[in-house]
Amino acid sequence: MDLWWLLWISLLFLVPFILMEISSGFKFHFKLVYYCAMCLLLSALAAPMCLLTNGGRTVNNMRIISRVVRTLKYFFGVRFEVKGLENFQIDGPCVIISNHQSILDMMGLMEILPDRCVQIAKKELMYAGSVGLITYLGGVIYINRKRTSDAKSIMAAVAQAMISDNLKVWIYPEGTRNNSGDLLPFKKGAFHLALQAQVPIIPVVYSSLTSFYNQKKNLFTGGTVKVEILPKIDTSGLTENDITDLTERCHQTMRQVFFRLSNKPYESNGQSNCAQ
Ligand SMILES: CCCCCCCC/C=C\CCCCCCCC(=O)SCCNC(=O)CCNC(=O)[C@H](O)C(C)(C)COP(=O)(O)OP(=O)(O)OC[C@H]1O[C@@H](n2cnc3c(N)ncnc32)[C@H](O)[C@@H]1OP(=O)(O)O
Ligand SMILES: CCCCCCCCCCCCCC(=O)OC[C@@H](O)COP(=O)(O)O
Repeated sequence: MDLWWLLWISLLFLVPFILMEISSGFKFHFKLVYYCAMCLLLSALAAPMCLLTNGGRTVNNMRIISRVVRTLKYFFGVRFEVKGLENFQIDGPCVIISNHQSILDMMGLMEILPDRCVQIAKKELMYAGSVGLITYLGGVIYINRKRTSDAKSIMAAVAQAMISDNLKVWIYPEGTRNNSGDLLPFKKGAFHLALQAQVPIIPVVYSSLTSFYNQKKNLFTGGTVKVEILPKIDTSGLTENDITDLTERCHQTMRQVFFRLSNKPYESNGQSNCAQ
């Protein structure tokens, strides 16, 4: 009787691995679920550490979170080649903007996250189980993308908090994940925030993940991501009238670096890419 049980249980464990061999789609989704499960698990482990160490919601928890998230790359065979870290060596607050390709970006974010840096996230993230809890404890700022007026007032409050609490704020100006192999037009919130707080902008560019992560091709293997932190862009003296130009300038610069890092020929697509 025991032998039969043993056989059935081992067969049960073997099934996913057999399916992964015969179906690339199954393998892709299995690995994605594994990534999400790891995020949920690591969040559940990190939450008590944050509470015991810092007592509650504070940017100081980002030190613990980033240390934990940095271990994720080893489970997924992802390596980061970072250039320009010296550009993060600025005292005081700033707005950091970067391209956003997938939920895997959390590894790239935490790989280089500077001290006292929080992120702007869609409010739905608050409800992602233990990940929602850990983002709350880390001081993440939630916005409702569908209500611009609410988002604007939250960002205005963030501008004050950046100065009073010496915070850096990391924003994904594309406003959504984009694994297309190009950059989406930029939303303007990050640039308004930088002007309102009168702080510099630091663009960060991650190379395309499509060489090892591509939903359309059911591709999810390990790979190298090139990361470049660009020199800061001063906003002192700029006004609201300069927002569109500033947005477009950042978009163009980051797009050129994105194509270079991704070893793709850069074709300026002519029409203005800045947020409509
Ligand atoms: C321990 C292990 C754990 C493992 C798990 C990992 C845990 C890790 C822990 C922690 C890290 C967590 C990290 C999470 C990351 C999540 C990322 C996301 O969720 S990305 C999606 C949300 N982010 C955005 O959407 C930002 C970009 N969007 C903006 O900035 C937009 O501008 C926004 C939302 C503020 C408004 O969006 P609009 O769709 O209305 O677009 P527009 O064209 O930009 O604005 C419309 C008009 O409003 C003006 N406007 C925009 N923002 C303004 C502002 N702040 N003040 C004044 N005017 C503003 C603009 O100038 C424009 O007006 P005119 O067309 O120029 O006349
Ligand atoms: C209880 C449900 C648990 C759900 C599984 C949680 C998986 C956590 C994955 C790590 C956090 C990823 C943060 C992130 O990258 O969110 C996506 C947003 O940037 C943009 O969203 P969208 O592209 O506009 O949908």
